[in-house]
Amino acid sequence: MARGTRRRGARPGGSCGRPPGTIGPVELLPRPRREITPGAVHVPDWLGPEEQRALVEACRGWRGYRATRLPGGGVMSVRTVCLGWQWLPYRYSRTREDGSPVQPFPEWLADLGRRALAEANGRPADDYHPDVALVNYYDATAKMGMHQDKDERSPDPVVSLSLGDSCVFRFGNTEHRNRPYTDVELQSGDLFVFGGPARLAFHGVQKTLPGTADPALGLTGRLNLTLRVSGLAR
Ligand SMILES: O=C(O)CCC(=O)C(=O)O
Ligand SMILES: [Fe+2]
Repeated sequence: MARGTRRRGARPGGSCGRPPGTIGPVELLPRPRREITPGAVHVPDWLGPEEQRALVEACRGWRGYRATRLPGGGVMSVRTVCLGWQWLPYRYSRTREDGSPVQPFPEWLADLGRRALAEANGRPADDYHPDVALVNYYDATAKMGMHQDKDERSPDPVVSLSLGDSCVFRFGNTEHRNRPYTDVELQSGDLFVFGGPARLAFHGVQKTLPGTADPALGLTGRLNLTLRVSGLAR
């Protein structure tokens, strides 16, 4: 069976008490690539199992996942590590909150970002040079409120890669946090790109779907990487 035609963890044929050999309608639902709004593209199953595993390993290697404190006194429920530049709400800094240096943004990740953007846009993306990544870890209860990614000074697209548990990703409009929006299930290996007229759209993670990750990935919870172009000079 081709990748993406059934849910992670679902057995081909005969789960949920159905007779062997029958496949439930949920497992058969195809997940086609889809433009959610102009400039926002969801590409299901873009990363295969091996690439997902390698990216999870890379995420394990980065040190210092922390819950970000917001100026209003709140603390985010996701734990984040930044590469290239440190995102401090609401700006980018060369150093982390404790003054320590930010881990470098690796060239292989920029290459992956160019490949991702080329896939989403259907044309080469050689002029895309992401220099920031926010790597977010979601445990079973973490979520992220509706927000815009607007601390970058470049209009270049955001490339988002998801690993592990699925989530309900809400993608909205550029005006406000409310409707119209579309809820998209992001699964492990999915690519989501937002650029052009969708670059400043509000978006957020309503919830994760604990236990939906393929156990073979060896990840409890969800990781999301967003690659961005800071527009800042080093
Ligand atoms: O986890 C996600 O899918 C989205 C993350 C996000 O919006 C962000 O880091 O700004
Ligand atoms: Fe965001």
